Amino acid sequence: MIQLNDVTKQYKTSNGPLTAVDQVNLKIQDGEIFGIIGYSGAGKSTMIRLFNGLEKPTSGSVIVNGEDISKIKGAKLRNARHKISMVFQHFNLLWSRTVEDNIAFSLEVAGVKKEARKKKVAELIELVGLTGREKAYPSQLSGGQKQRVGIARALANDPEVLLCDEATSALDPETTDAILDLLRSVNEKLNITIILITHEMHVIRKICNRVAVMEAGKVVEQGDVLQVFESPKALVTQKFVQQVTDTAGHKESIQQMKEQYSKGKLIKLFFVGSTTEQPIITKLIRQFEVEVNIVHGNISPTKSGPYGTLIVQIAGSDEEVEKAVIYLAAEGIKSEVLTHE
Ligand SMILES: Nc1ncnc2c1ncn2[C@@H]1O[C@H](COP(=O)(O)OP(=O)(O)OP(=O)(O)O)[C@@H](O)[C@H]1O
Repeated sequence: MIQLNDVTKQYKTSNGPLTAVDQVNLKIQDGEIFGIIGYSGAGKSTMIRLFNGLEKPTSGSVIVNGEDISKIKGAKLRNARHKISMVFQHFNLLWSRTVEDNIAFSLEVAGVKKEARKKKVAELIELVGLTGREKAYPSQLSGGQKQRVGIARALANDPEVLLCDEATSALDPETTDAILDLLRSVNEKLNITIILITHEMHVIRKICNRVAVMEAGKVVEQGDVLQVFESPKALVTQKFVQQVTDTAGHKESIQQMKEQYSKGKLIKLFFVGSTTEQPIITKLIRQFEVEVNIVHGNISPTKSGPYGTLIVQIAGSDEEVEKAVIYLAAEGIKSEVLTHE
């Protein structure tokens, strides 16, 4: 387990002290995928450097597997660092070495014998899906393949924790998805804890169990991904959630829908977890004298169940429409009325 207790990190700057991480409390359980999201400058990179002991907190403690990483030294610190590995946004590969030699590098440094190295590298190449590319140089690889090398290299010394620093930010959306799938399978197969920092809610939605949202050095919100999606409290969290739920949420498209579907009520329904499996629209039509038109839908899976929004037009007499809206609330479906006659 990794625990941050009241951690503050200040940097000295020519304009005086700058607080990059501000009184943060976090607990990351073994085996989970924990996401830290925030805009540029929120303090994410500083957090990641606190986890692996590259930065020392100005106050508070960073406890990794029961040890205060900012207090231990020498062999103990090296040992603790060994268990925490890192994947970088820009891959940080050795350009003059082939795929297999990049992966073998940290094993060489650790003094692992040639035969054992070869075996380990072959296993890792298979795990990350690079079979056939062993002898290629980084310049001959696509971005996604480079990141696969980065992940294999990070796994070479059997770490317990993988820190991913914007690991997919340099990749296109399709490749991002493939790399996230790989991280998820690594987490499942090796039971490794993954902590990733990102500015993209899509990344959080796709693979994280829990998330912490950072703004100006503070963790302004944290919790299960589904719970945060369902009721984002901080304004910054609401903005992040909109990144993935509101493909139709731009003002213009809502305005367009309002004009196009001017009868009855235009309602946005939020589905979370098990509510997505209910035949709610069928029930509405059967029980009330209303017409329901699906205007826009966007349901996507998260690690703990589906999440999404559906925009529907409910038309009928005022009374029936009202009853339908009350029924939705009673069924636990959160809704937002976008327009009504
Ligand atoms: N070594 C340093 N010395 C002084 N200030 C720093 C240092 N490292 C980071 N900062 C400042 O601390 C704040 C948080 O930076 P940090 O890099 O942790 O944020 P971030 O969320 O990772 O943003 P980005 O994605 O842009 O790196 C910023 O105001 C940054 O300028």
